Amino acid sequence: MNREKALALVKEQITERRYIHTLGVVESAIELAERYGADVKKAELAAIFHDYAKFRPKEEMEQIIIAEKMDPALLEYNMELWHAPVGAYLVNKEAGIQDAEILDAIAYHTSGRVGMSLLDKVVYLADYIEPGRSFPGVDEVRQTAKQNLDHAVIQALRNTVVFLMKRNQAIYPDTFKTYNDLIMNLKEKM
Ligand SMILES: Nc1ncnc2c1ncn2[C@@H]1O[C@H](COP(=O)(O)OP(=O)(O)O)[C@@H](O)[C@H]1O
Repeated sequence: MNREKALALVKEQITERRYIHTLGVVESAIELAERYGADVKKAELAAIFHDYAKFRPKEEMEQIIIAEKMDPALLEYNMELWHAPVGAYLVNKEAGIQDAEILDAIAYHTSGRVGMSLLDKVVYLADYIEPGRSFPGVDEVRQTAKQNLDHAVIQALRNTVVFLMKRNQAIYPDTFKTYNDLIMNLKEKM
């Protein structure tokens, strides 16, 4: 699918503000893909579609998580997590995207996963550092993203966990597992 068609499909699904965020993620994902040798076209499409399900009703997302036998633990944690796996499902069903690497990058863009692919990391990080983001620590991650992809993903994961902990929120364990996986497999010291 070309960029224009994909953007038109996404625009119908999300708010103007979220669409501007999406364009930022696309820009960052292309830059990261070029820098780290990921498939630029796949990174672009995954970024365009990453928030496709962001505004779906809670009940619809719940029903899809159950019917499609996604991780039932998702239902016990922050519903902000749901749009990622549900988005991958809907992008396949409604937009006809069949590429498993693109669908995985969408599915894991919020939680991460053990064994993140290069494309998963590019989209995860692009969502975190896109130019519209302004949360504390983002500039440090932007700098790291110019040097080492894994180090930057680890920083973003850590910031997210700390952010949630400071707000007394429960943390979906896959994010911890992702952090451990990347830390234990680091080739260069941070
Ligand atoms: N492991 C986790 N456990 C619980 N909530 C999480 C976890 N990871 C992310 N979140 C929540 O999901 C929210 C949305 O994340 P994300 O999809 O990356 O951002 P956005 O939707 O703004 O692009 C985060 O702000 C955070 O509150």
